[in-house]
Amino acid sequence: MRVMKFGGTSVGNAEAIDQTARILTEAYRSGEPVVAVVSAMSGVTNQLLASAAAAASGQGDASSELRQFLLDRHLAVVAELVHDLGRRAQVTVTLEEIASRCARLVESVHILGDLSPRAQDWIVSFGERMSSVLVASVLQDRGIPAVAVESDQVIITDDAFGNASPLLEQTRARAQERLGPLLAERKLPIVTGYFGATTSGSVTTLGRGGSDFSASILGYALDADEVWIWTDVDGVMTADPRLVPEARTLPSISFAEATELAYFGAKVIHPRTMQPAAERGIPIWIKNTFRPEHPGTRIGPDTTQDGSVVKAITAIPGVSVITVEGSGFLSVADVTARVFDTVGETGVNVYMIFQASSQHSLGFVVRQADTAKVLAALEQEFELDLLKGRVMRIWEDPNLAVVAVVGAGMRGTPGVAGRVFQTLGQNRINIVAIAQGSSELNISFVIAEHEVTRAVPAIHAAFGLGNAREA
Ligand SMILES: Nc1ncnc2c1ncn2[C@@H]1O[C@H](COP(=O)(O)OP(=O)(O)O)[C@@H](O)[C@H]1O
Ligand SMILES: N[C@@H](CC(=O)OP(=O)(O)O)C(=O)O
Repeated sequence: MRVMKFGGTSVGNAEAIDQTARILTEAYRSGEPVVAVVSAMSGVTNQLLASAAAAASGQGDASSELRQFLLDRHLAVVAELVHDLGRRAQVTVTLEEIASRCARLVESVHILGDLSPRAQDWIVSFGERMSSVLVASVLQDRGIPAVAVESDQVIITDDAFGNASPLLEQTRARAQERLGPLLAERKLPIVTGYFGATTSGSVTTLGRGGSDFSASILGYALDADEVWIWTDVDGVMTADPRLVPEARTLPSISFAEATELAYFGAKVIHPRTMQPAAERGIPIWIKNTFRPEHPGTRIGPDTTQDGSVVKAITAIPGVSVITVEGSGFLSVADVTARVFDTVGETGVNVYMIFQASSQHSLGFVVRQADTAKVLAALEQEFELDLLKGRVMRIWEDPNLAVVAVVGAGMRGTPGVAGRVFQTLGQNRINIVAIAQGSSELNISFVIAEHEVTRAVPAIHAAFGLGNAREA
């Protein structure tokens, strides 16, 4: 059996949903069991988050506007793609009910003036709840027995709201119990991506872009032969095509390379997607919804041995370096342990770490959106040390980007770092910091955010990644 995930752009409007429905119809008619996973229509998750935040901050009750926004987006597709009048009336009522439930939650947040991580996860899950009903209805209109399934009934997670982890064995039992009978009856389940629920039933999300992860969790749970991620590019490319137009599609990469690329900013796949699939050796294919004839990229246990040292260049814009500078009265080891314990407790992701031990200073990279939280926690932890001058300063350098050069072939190949830094030098791009002990799969460094548009294409060209090796 196959799990097929369709991202926000693949369900973003009537034209995209028509294409998604064609792909699913063909897959269903092939006779092989298929489970679909859908993301929210593009832009919907962002709107849900913005409305929830606005409601909590007391900027008026935007719940009825949100309800209207959700209905406008989804009913526009119903009008174009659901032709049977009875079905159209029925799906309209269902979508209205879901949008009203969401609006009531946002209204409660407004009344409380508080948005807990738990409430936020519940609210953002409504984008996928609506898109799965919509896609199922379009398929039913084409004679396919599709059934919308809400993933809080299927994927069981811990309670790390906003970035939950699946409890794989419990999910396996639940998925087989819920989805097995549907597949046995030759139904096509359209499962909501992005969220699950704790054992006690609280809705949890798997992190932004987490529908890819949902697909791989279900692949694991259902012993899928393959997981297909349908998106708006031909596959994993040598760089983000928005930054490097001559980027080419990689025919195959390893689970480890894909994880590294995703972790360092290749938005095409969520970094945690590879873990459940790799555990069972299930290949993941990245395919273009709008060009299904292109073979795409295969992510599997092995990589293509095409002799290339560097596979791809990625970037994470919008990061800051936070530096903690000690005076020498505290041992470096002590400061390091306290810094990372404190940051660890905030739950914020640290992308890179560097240390200049002679100056007793320690730097690390976090997303700019997380810096206020991290700085507040550090200032509290080091309050006394700052007062007594044992820690001299804690500060933030904003508007930076992490760039990573990734490829399994650089393991043991000398001169890769030299070529990267020489290229930056030739282009007069200043390097703010270099990661200590980069993994054997990547070399990562920090530059000014505005230099990304020059740095990534320059390194891409220096390694000849745009050459005609197109799959
Ligand atoms: N190395 C890369 N290869 C392919 N796409 C990339 C890469 N890096 C970034 N991207 C971006 O990822 C986008 C697809 O991810 P996303 O927008 O999350 O899709 P979806 O809505 O299908 O989940 C592409 O449009 C592309 O701009
Ligand atoms: N809708 C969620 C989950 C997701 O995976 O979306 P997409 O497949 O469009 O990246 C998000 O925006 O984060």
